[in-house]
Amino acid sequence: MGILVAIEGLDGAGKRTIVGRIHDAATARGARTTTFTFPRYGESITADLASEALHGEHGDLPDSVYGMAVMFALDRAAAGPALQAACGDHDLVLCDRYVASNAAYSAARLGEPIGASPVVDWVTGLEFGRFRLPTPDHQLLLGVPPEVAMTRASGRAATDADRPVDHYERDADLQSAVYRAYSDLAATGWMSPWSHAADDAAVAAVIDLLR
Ligand SMILES: Nc1ncnc2c1ncn2[C@@H]1O[C@H](COP(=O)(O)OP(=O)(O)OP(=O)(O)O)[C@@H](O)[C@H]1O
Ligand SMILES: Cc1cn([C@H]2C[C@H](O)[C@@H](COP(=O)(O)O)O2)c(=O)[nH]c1=O
Repeated sequence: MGILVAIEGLDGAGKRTIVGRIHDAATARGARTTTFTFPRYGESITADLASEALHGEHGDLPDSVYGMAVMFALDRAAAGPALQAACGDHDLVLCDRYVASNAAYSAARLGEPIGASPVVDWVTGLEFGRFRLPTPDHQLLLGVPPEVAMTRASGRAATDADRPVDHYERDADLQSAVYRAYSDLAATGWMSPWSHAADDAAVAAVIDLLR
């Protein structure tokens, strides 16, 4: 059975970039490695509806914290069997965003503190309980602060017409609150041990798990 490692962080933090580096480093060490990216845009109707909502469609759906979280959770639920299978025949399964994204963004949007957050308890029960998603063996919070992540996200939007900033990415207060929520999830070891690191240290934190 391989290990499931979730990579978490803000919009534009560089998760995709770091996941690629971890994937390459693990593969070079001979570890059978695969990556899932959530939301699964283009593969999952609920992921696409959530994205459209974050770009101004579907009426008041984006205003609903629980509604948005259900869309993201249903996307992961549909990938559950593939995730379980991947853990069976790989040494390392990487998730670029996983259930902690729903916990951090939902708690931040509602202003609920980690440790006493009804929405985090609800996400936990829905996704790990009802949907039986596998619990991560480790979670990495990519330690890139909001100011840096927002600059990267807007830089990417300026050069890639397919990636305009969305409702969450435009909101500096939300990004700061999400970073605090993630930091508290990591500090309290929510659902697994966590690392909180950036750049080479982030890659090393995951590769060290393979030793
Ligand atoms: N270490 C880095 N230094 C500078 N720029 C970076 C770094 N890592 C990534 N970037 C750039 O920042 C932007 C966002 O990176 P990336 O797409 O990997 O982030 P992400 O966290 O996956 O974003 P999102 O969650 O919004 O999809 C990209 O333009 C990328 O080239
Ligand atoms: C998977 C997931 C994502 N979100 C949030 C995080 C982002 O702001 C958007 C879209 O994700 P992307 O990585 O920028 O494409 O949705 C969330 O709140 N809950 C989730 O489970």
